Amino acid sequence: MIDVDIALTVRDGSRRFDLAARFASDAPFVALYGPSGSGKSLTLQAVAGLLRPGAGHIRLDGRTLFDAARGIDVAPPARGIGYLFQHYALFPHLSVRQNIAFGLTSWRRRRLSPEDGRRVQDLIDRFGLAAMADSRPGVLSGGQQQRVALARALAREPRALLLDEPFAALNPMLRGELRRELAEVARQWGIPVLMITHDIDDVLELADVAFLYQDGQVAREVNLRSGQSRDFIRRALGDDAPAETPMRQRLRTLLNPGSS
Ligand SMILES: Nc1ncnc2c1ncn2[C@@H]1O[C@H](COP(=O)(O)OP(=O)(O)OP(=O)(O)O)[C@@H](O)[C@H]1O
Repeated sequence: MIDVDIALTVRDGSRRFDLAARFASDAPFVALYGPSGSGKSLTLQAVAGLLRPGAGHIRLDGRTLFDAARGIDVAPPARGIGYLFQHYALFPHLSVRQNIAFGLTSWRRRRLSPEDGRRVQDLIDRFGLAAMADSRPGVLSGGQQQRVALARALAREPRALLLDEPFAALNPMLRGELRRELAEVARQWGIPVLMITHDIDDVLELADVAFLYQDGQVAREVNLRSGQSRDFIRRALGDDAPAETPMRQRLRTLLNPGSS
């Protein structure tokens, strides 16, 4: 379903970063996991068409979106990709309904077609947003904002969904619940999902396959459906911190009462 093999260089003054990322998977939910600055966001931007690689190809769902050698570079709106931005990027001056409908209108066609209007209403209902459809995003909780952003990303019926750190903006208490919601949405929609994250719990809870990023390259592929234990997968992904068991937590509190 997804096949990425790209090389690109970005420069900022005297600093340069070389990305040479290569991975392929037909799993429904793919995670790119790795430390900050390892090149995950650059990869996601290249897949969305917001950044042009110097070489390589990007194929999704049997379609070539980019191929440097063949001169193919499909424009972002024609890629059929829904993008959930890290901080959701909702328009503060528009209502929930207008935010969801945003990608369906244009300067030329400002009014929604009756069919698009029905689709927006369907998304509002499915995401439990009916009571706040006329509210502005600023008065919504983090979880509600995430649902609006997801509904907006899905409104154009994309062929794939890209998620950029989908839970980073949320209170940790909410993350578990929203991971379950997101897993359900991905399953219902039946489209491939590519998520970037540096939170290992996102990978453990959601992904079928994870690619470990290091210094602009994919260092390893880890299959999360192989029946291995969570500790094994954590280690495979380079997360060597021991899992927090209730016994460890009690010991830590006893030995260091100031810590939480
Ligand atoms: N537009 C840009 N111009 C110059 N350098 C950039 C640009 N975008 C990213 N970089 C640099 O490229 C490197 C990789 O950035 P990237 O955002 O892909 O990392 P990341 O793995 O997504 O990190 P994080 O998890 O913190 O978002 C970083 O060193 C970053 O400073």
